[in-house]
Amino acid sequence: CSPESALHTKDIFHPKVKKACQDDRTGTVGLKISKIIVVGDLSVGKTCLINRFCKNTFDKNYKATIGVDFEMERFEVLGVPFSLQLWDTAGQERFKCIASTYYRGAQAIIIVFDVNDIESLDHVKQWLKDALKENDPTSVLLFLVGTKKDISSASQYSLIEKDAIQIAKEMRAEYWALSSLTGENVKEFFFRVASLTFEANVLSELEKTSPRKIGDVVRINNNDKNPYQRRKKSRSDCCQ
Ligand SMILES: Nc1nc2c(ncn2[C@@H]2O[C@H](COP(=O)(O)OP(=O)(O)OP(=O)(O)O)[C@@H](O)[C@H]2O)c(=O)[nH]1
Ligand SMILES: [Mg+2]
Repeated sequence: CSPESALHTKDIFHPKVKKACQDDRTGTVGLKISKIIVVGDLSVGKTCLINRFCKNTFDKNYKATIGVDFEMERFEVLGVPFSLQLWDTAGQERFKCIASTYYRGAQAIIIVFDVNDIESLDHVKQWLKDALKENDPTSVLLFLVGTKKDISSASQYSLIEKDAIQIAKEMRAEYWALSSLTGENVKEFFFRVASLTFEANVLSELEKTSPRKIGDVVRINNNDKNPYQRRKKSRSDCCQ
């Protein structure tokens, strides 16, 4: 994204996050995952964007997403394995009802519009409003993404870019423009999403495990050493 549309301007990870990763105390036992939902008008290019990044493919024929699709992409951030769960939702009105049931629990919302279609930009605030009904507006990260940059002339694009940056600011989203056909900016965008969600994820885990208050009860016994073993044991007890 351009500097004026970047919401987060620091170019290094939060020192607390860096230190936690170095010390191998990022908070989660097992896999670290963030859920990302992708919303926006029909045919703006949500599925193509995910397919370009996850499968490096592009289909010029439109096949509407019915309800939702799902892709998982693995990363390694600061030496820690991290996955993004990408939920590709349907833009068609008749499938919106099914799609919206998957909005809950997102750590980031990607709102997509087509840079050649001003109407799709006019609708982004409504998409955001719907997605925020199911999520915590204070903690979710927002991205506004303009697609199909390859078919926009420079002069046409600069006109819509002004509006898009303004809207992104009002929504407190970071604005990116890209092309799934050429691949321009696609990788950079998802790396950005992964970095920012990873950082937010670790920070919130650190907050949860931050110094305990006086009066908190911490019970430690030998059986608590291995949570997996404990779970296995109690399960087999239950089945006997
Ligand atoms: N030229 C160009 N065409 C694109 C680009 N991205 C998507 N398209 C085309 O736009 C059409 C719609 O793309 P999809 O990714 O299926 O759109 P969608 O947003 O997933 O649509 P719904 O699933 O109905 O919500 C297809 O014909 C794509 O080939 C792009 O970056 N450049
Ligand atoms: Mg789709």
